[in-house]
Amino acid sequence: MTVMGEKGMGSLEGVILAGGAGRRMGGVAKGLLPFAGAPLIRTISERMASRCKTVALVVATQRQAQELGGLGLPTRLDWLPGSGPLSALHIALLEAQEPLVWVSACDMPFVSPHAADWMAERLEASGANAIVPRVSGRLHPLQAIYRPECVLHSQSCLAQEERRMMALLEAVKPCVAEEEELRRAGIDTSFVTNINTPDDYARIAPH
Ligand SMILES: Nc1nc2c(ncn2[C@@H]2O[C@H](COP(=O)(O)OP(=O)(O)OP(=O)(O)O)[C@@H](O)[C@H]2O)c(=O)[nH]1
Repeated sequence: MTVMGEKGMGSLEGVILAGGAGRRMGGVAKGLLPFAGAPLIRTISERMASRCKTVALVVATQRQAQELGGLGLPTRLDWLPGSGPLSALHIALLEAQEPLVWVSACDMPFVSPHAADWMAERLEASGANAIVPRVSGRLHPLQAIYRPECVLHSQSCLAQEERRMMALLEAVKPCVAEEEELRRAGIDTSFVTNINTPDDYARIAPH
């Protein structure tokens, strides 16, 4: 099997969206929550780095850039500051250096290189411009892979003041990685699990 995202092949670039306000978590920077002995973003970035030439953060404000600066990752600012994940994805696509951009939210501790390999290969075979997993009936556009060409659609959504990730998906028409086929490929679908609330954190974080 050709592993499209294998380090060295230079096809995958990792991007972690980390500019959310984390209101449901009480306004803390979710990416800095301790998880398995390290800040969540470090856990995520290390997993992504096993497949990506670079892993960068996208944040909404200079203050967040400073707050997360200690992690030592290259950091970009949103296209339209604080306009949600679509504007963050837009700048990542606009500045992409590699043919595939692997996007993760900063609150997804089980991000999976195995899932990324599989989705990258499936995306290459499909001819689509993006691949998005669907687990428990829900699409997960913040744990997905996009071609930089999707920037035309993110640009057009933002120009129309459309900020929903689902609007982007409607325009991009991604290939969908269905739960069943992910499982058949031996992939643990917890890679789409995210942490929104203190209850989620208490349930998911290892004790
Ligand atoms: N760069 C950037 N990232 C964002 C923005 N809004 C949300 N995100 C990121 O997108 C992912 C999903 O965000 P949500 O959990 O839906 O929103 P949140 O603001 O983090 O949390 P809530 O305020 O509780 O909704 C997280 O990784 C966020 O950090 C934004 O405006 N800019």
